[in-house]
Amino acid sequence: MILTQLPAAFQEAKPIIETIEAAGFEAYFVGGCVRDTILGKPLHDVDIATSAFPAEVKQLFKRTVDTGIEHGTVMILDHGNGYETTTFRTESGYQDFRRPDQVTFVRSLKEDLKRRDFTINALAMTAKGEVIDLFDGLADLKRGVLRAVGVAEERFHEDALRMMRAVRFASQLDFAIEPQTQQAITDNAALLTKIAVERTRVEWEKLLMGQHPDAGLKSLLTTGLYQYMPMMAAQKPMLQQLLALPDWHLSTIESVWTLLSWQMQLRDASAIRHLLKTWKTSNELISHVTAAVNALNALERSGRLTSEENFYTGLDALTTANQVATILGFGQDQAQLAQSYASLPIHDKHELAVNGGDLLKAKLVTPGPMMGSILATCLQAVITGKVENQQDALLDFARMVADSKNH
Ligand SMILES: Nc1ccn([C@@H]2O[C@H](COP(=O)(O)OP(=O)(O)OP(=O)(O)O)[C@@H](O)[C@H]2O)c(=O)n1
Ligand SMILES: [Mg+2]
Repeated sequence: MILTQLPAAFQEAKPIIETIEAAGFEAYFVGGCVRDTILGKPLHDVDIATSAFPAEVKQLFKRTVDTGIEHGTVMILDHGNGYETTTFRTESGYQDFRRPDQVTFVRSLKEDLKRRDFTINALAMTAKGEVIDLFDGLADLKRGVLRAVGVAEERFHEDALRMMRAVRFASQLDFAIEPQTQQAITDNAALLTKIAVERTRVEWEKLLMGQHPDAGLKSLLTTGLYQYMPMMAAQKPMLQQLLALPDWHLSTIESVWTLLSWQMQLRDASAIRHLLKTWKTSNELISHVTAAVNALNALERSGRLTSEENFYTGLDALTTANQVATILGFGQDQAQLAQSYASLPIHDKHELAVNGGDLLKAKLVTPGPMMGSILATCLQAVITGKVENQQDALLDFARMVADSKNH
């Protein structure tokens, strides 16, 4: 197979391969970029594999960065782009089911391709667009099949994360996992616990954001792999419920975790925090999801949000909540939701037209807890439209509040 219309990213990278070839070595595009091009999907990175050893690659280019030199990867910088270029290698050892004990650089493309995970990821392509297909990856791409290269169990022992990658690709590509590959996942699922949570998380998020999450979820359930994902062992009914939801699509990581929290019945801050801490997400994500789940609670309860709920949720988490609410069948019109948020008198407490200093100057309070309490009442009054966000009006209101608190 020769691909004639190569995407721009390949055109830009072509001179890199040609430079390596001119020095007497082999170099190819490899991995996901070849697979995605044949599928007509957009590319996110272009990876190059070469028979040149890292030191030889570095001699050929002016600007390189040692991004993973010990396993053969050098980044070549060219016209503002960076190309990860990895020397053909074989691996051995894998005592920890995560990474090889030893990497050996070799000069043979075939040796390099045969240690890769799936046939559709073991394709290589020359600078001219000729696809090199040593493991029948093209046929599998065409039929929509995920098949491990060689003996599936060996591939999963080399890196147990590949089992998660299989179910993730099933979701992204709507591919079926070939029976022997699926059996090997079923037999080795427990090895997933050897993998760093962060790596498993990335695959789980990609699965749920895929175009066919039902395909990925089905594979997770049939292989039992879900039992070895953090906090998922007892979640079979939850996963089945997800599967039963009519056609859904999640476009952000925030909505992934909001939907999961909701389906797992985790509705308060500490329960959500426990889930997300276990999965080692960022604190920012925890705040976002907590706000979005709060908004979902309100949407489910009353079909709308109060001004204060709008204010404290913020537009980003509101959007997340509404994406999830739509999947669950109680979504609102997004434009209307954004409009009611936009029409709030203020969007941040720092926009309040009085602050503590103003209250002191007007001799309404002395420093202390009373001041915070009065400011909070002012903020609430502005958000709910009771008082205009205007200093004089707020000082009058604050005086009234202070009086009532003093008596
Ligand atoms: N556990 C892994 C990870 C990667 N690879 C190989 O390295 C390539 C590049 O890996 P990566 O970029 O992580 O995955 P992609 O297949 O490119 O998928 P994505 O679209 O997510 O980048 C893969 O195609 C595959 O050949 C592998 O064999 N085993
Ligand atoms: Mg990739």
